[in-house]
Amino acid sequence: MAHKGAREIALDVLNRVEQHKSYSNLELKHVLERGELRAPDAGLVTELVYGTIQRRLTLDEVLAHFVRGKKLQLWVRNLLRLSLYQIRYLDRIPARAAVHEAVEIAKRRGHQGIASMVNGVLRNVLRQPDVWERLPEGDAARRLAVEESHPEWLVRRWIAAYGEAATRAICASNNRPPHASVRVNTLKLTRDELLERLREEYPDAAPSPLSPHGILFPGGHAAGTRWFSEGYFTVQDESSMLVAPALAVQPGMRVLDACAAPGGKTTHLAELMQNKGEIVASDVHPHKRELIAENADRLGISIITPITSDALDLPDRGLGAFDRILLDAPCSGFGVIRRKPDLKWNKTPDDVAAIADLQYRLLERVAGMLAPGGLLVYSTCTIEPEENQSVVRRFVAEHPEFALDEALAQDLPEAAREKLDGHAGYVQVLPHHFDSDGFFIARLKRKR
Ligand SMILES: C[S@@+](CC[C@H](N)C(=O)[O-])C[C@H]1O[C@@H](n2cnc3c(N)ncnc32)[C@H](O)[C@@H]1O
Repeated sequence: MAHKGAREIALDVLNRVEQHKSYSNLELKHVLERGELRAPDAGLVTELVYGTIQRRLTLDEVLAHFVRGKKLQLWVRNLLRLSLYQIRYLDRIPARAAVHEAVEIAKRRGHQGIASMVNGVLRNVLRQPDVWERLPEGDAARRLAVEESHPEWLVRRWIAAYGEAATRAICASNNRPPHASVRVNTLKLTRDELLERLREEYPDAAPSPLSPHGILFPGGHAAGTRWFSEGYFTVQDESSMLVAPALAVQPGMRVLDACAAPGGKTTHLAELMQNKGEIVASDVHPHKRELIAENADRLGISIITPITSDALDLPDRGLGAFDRILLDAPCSGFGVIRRKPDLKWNKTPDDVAAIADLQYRLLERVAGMLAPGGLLVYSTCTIEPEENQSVVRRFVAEHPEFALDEALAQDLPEAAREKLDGHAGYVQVLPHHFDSDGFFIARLKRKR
């Protein structure tokens, strides 16, 4: 069998994601781990898969002009999407090359008729470049949805919550590639010391403007470096680095991390506690316990006890009271669309309502384990008010022994403090604020 090129492999991944409703990052990992691709091809496959999923609605809108009424097989539609993506968004690939490849793939997989149709559609698009600029019909939300390729229902919700300009900025930011960042392990060295070492090989490494523990790590596979193996850092998004400091931990405290795997924030807490005290790190999935343990080992942390439990059952496990509790809740993930573009297409308003309901129940259950005077941080990587502000506001309304803690501001870096809502008990970082993940962080205090 002929060796498959990057485009055909990308097409296989796109087809599988759609047929099996699977996650593109997992399907990609599968393909890349087979090790059949050279690094540049692996990069191209990744870009084609994420880009095509990212821009799906815009691509389909343009496609609709040229295939009016024709029923396309799934693989043919994906081949056309993939090719349009290259034509529109990848400057380094000449349009003619994209068309030629598509026609060859169509011949191999289908028959001459399909190849001619693919050729015709793509050449028509090339002949009418202004088709990309034609505004879709409809109101502002519909147009924004098509132009920035986001589901209309989501765009409508964001416009209601944040206004049109911010929504446009959120969507545009979601369409930009994420940048890599790492968090220094302060048990081993300072950020400046790590920066100095990294710059020997990565001269563009730079301090994060958002987190004092963060370093921007451009153009490299951070987890593949020797510094990672030696435990000098954790790969983590900059917004995510704001969560552990929001708990204002001290060495010697008892801390519960109720949804902990793979331990990104648990290990940050341990570093802030100077590896003194006790952290119970729980997650519902048994196989994830090992991930937390491995990360702790690699970083030289000894105070973390990983356990497996549904957070709803934690109060029944006789764990006692905690000085600090982190509930980094499962969520819709709409703050990390740039990393997982399928999320925006797969989730529905009902999913948001269901997860918000679970989040509230999780919060109610774990909050009961907080010692009087203690602090609880509720965080998510989403920007849906229903999963964020609504959850914590309802919680304090129904539990007068808890209050949103305005002193949170003191434990946020200056850049994040500027994004504090009128109410200082929580902060919603949006993806375009710092070109980092969208994150919500609320701090609750249990009255004495
Ligand atoms: C946002 S992730 C946590 C990320 C983690 N805090 C970190 O920084 O690395 C949410 C986690 O909650 C876990 N989870 C989902 N439902 C849960 C439940 N009912 N009880 C406990 N853990 C749950 C998932 O397995 C997932 O690992």
